[in-house]
Amino acid sequence: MTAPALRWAGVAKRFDGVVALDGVSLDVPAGQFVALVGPSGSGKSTLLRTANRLVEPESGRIELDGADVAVEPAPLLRRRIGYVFQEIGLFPHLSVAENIVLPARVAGRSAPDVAELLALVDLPAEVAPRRPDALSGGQRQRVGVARALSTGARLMLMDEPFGALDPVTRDALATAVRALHDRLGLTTVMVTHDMAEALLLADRVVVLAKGRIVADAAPATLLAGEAGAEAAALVAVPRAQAERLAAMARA
Ligand SMILES: Nc1ncnc2c1ncn2[C@@H]1O[C@H](COP(=O)(O)OP(=O)(O)OP(=O)(O)O)[C@@H](O)[C@H]1O
Repeated sequence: MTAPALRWAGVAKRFDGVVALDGVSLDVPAGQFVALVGPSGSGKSTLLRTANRLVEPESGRIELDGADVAVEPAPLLRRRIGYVFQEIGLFPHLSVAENIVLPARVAGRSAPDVAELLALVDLPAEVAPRRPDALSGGQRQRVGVARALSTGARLMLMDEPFGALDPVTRDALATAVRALHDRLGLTTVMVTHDMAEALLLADRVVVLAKGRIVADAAPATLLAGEAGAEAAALVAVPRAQAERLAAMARA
């Protein structure tokens, strides 16, 4: 059996005595798209950030492709892990192209093909010389995804990547990210507050509460109400909204 792409084993973390992660164990097989959901403060971002060592756990172990992530220098590790987050962190004084090649340049590697990366995220080559502030929010997020892919990373960590976007742009970009995941054979772990998005995009939805995993199931299982009370409560919201909209359409 091959090692899971990503494994958290008994990972715990406190901040000033506040428990953020309370012994989380989770195996993510290569190729899977996992959504991490749960209430605010449940530990989603902290869990994600222990994988690329933006947060160091106080106990437990995280493995990438079977190797402990704590062994390798963090900058080397991060070249193998794409990271996309809401604020995106593009450098405003650099062009789109310069932003995209930056991780490879910092790593001392040959520059990636910017046109090819832009095409992957459905952006026209014309945006390459522009500064980020000359793009829409959705376009900037696409540049963030292109940058995350620029070092050839096979693992994508996404923290509310579509959080700041309008619903139409959000839906389009989410669909594009899922298609990219499938096309490139990536492994993706995405934090989202949006249960409907999690159910529609992911192969598997992991629900956190108070630093623990309280549900871990396929979307259909969650929708069937077979993944426990916490998960059922989260699913109830998009379900009720869908039912109200359907009722309005019938009226
Ligand atoms: N750098 C930090 N310093 C102090 N406390 C932190 C820090 N990062 C997270 N925490 C605390 O750890 C807990 C988990 O936070 P985390 O950001 O992982 O939750 P989350 O589920 O991602 O929340 P949200 O959905 O609001 O983003 C919270 O109580 C939070 O206040």
